[in-house]
Parts: sequence; C-alpha cells; structure tokens
Amino acid sequence: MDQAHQLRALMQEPKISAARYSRMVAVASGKGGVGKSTLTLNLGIALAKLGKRVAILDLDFGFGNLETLLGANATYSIADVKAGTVSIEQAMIQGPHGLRVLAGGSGFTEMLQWGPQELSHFFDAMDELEASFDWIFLDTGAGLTQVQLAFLKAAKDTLIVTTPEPTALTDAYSIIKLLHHHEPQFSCRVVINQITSLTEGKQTAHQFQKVCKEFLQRDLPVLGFVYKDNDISQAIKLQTPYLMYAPRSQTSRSIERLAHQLLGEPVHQTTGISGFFKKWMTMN
Ligand SMILES: Nc1ncnc2c1ncn2[C@@H]1O[C@H](COP(=O)(O)OP(=O)(O)OP(=O)(O)O)[C@@H](O)[C@H]1O
Repeated sequence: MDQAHQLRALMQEPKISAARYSRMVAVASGKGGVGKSTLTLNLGIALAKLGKRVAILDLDFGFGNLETLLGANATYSIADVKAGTVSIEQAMIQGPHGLRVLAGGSGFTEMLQWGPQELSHFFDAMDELEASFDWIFLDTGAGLTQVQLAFLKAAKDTLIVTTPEPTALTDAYSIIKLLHHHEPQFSCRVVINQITSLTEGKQTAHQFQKVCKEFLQRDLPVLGFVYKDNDISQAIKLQTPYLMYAPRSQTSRSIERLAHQLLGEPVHQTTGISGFFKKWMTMN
C-alpha cells in the first residue's frame, strides 16, 4: 500500500469526542520577531504551574528556538522517534513544572517521504503524547508559507500573536484573512504582545477587531495582552524562561492571566494530534 492509500485508510478512523483529546492550539504570527516563541513557552509554563500537563511541539523548521529559550540542547528530535530508536518521552526536553518540548528540526517536513514503518512509529508516539498531556501547543513559524498555512488549517484552533505595531497588525490580519477564506470554521483569537499600557492594548484590540468585522464580517476574540518588559531579553540571554526569571512582574502576571483565559474557553471539536498530522499530510 503506498503512502496515499495508507493516509486515506488512516483518515477513515472514527472521530472521538473532543473531551478525550488534549487541547491543541497552534500559535502563529504574521510578522517574525513579535514574541511568538517566547509567549508560547511562557504560556505553557503558566499552564504547567496551574497543574496542567503541557507539551510544546516546535514546528518552526530550521528557526525553532524553544530549546535555546529553555537553555537546553535537544539530544533527539522527531527523526529519532520515527526511526523507533527513542520513545517520545525520551525525545522531549524537560522544562519547568513538568513542561515538555519536542524539537522539530527539519524532521516534520520530511514526513511525506517516510515509509509505513516510520509512519507507524510516529503515529504511535503521537497517540502516546495525546494520552500524556492535557495541552499541546504547536509553535509554528512566522509568515505565510504553504507549509505553515497548512499547519494552521489542519490545527483548526489558532492563537495569533501580534504587537501593536502597524506592520505586525497588517501581517496578522493577512493570516486571519487567508484562514477565513480557506478554512471558515477555524477558531482563532489574538494576543497583543509588548503593550506599554492597557490603554494601548485596548485601543489596538478595538481597531483590529473593527477591521476584521468590517472586511471579513468576523468577530475576532482577543484573548488578552502581554506587557512589554526589557527584562525578557535579559532572561533570554541567561537562557532562563522569563516566567521563572521574573515570576512576579507585571508581564508574568499578564501571561498568567492568558493561561486562565485559555482554561476558561469552551473545548473545540478536534481530531487530536494524530488527526492534525494526518490532515496536514493530505494538504502537502
Ligand atoms: N513582552 C515582551 N516584552 C519585551 N520584549 C519581548 C516581549 N516578547 C518578546 N520580546 C522580544 O522579542 C524578541 C523575539 O522574540 P521571539 O523569538 O519569541 O519572537 P518570534 O515571534 O517567535 O520570532 P520568530 O518569528 O523569529 O520565530 C526577543 O528577543 C524578545 O526579547
């Protein structure tokens, strides 16, 4: 059976109720450097601090920096998992409060060339991941390549990170517009990072929501705001996650508020992490 046949067979598997799956959120940004990876990591830590079992998959191929932010060196990547040489648990980097990060390298993009044995190892590992974590974040790359867009379409549930800068907002809007046209059922909310005051955050949110309503007829929820703090770059230099570096700062508190907001959201229909990768593979 060739890979296309296998995938078609896999896609026939019945959907299981969303309650049985981990909550899976793809984090994306239009413009690079807005703070997407820093936010993903610290939001993950904030949820882990609240007792949730959290994993982050680094899908920012070639540019992933989660391991650097954690001050760790990934010994293994997804390539070792699909080869069956290590378990998914062994492959993941350990972070604070039980957080786990799986470095992607270029491994995921090569999935389309994997043979049946490798796909079987990989999907077994994804099922294990599903059983072990309450939340799975997908740190996707910035911008709108075909690969990234397919990730967001497959994930169905996205968190778009922007700053109040017009260029970042324009690029965030471009992603939302594209997803809106290609995948109208996608669920999406925005985080405005690096605000200098709540007034700035609220005004930015209001303008952005107005544009989405006017041009896409879409109500866009804003999950919340994260304050700008120059100490973030100091924490990065020390390779210490910011939430551990400055746990009581205004910025850490704003990240913790986001974690509470996420916990309060209704659970979306999902096909789980395996379903996500299967869908992504059929799109490429
Ligand atoms: N809330 C914040 N306050 C101040 N600086 C921040 C904040 N969030 C992120 N930064 C800074 O922004 C820079 C980029 O952060 P990060 O690498 O997380 O961005 P990114 O959007 O993931 O980038 P890329 O698109 O390259 O993956 C970092 O150097 C960090 O210091």
